[in-house]
Amino acid sequence: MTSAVPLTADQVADLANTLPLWRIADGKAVLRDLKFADFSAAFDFMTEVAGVAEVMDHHPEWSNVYDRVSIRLTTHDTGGLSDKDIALAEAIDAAAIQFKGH
Ligand SMILES: C[C@H](O)[C@H](O)[C@H]1CNC2=NC(N)=NC(=O)C2=N1
Repeated sequence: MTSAVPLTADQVADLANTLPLWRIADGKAVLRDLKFADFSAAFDFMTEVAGVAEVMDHHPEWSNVYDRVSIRLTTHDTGGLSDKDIALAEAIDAAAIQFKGH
């Protein structure tokens, strides 16, 4: 398993450009809220992301209410943001397009 590499201060400062669809929480986590057509679309999205997370060995903190999914990404192993959070966020953005989340 490849270990997570913490983001540098410059990388954290540039997150608004790297991940424009995500909010930055205290420089320690990134957040995105998504809405789908219905519960089925939201759950299909989560199933897709769950598969990616397992392959990456990097997992979201998330919750689902009907057609909405709220996601928080951070790296517990390093106590902050890492390259794995960026990689997972980019995969989540692609899955959101696939399942028409916004
Ligand atoms: C042992 C295992 O690889 C680690 O606990 C992984 C699993 N998934 C993880 N997911 C997240 N979001 N952060 C981690 O630090 C992390 N660590």
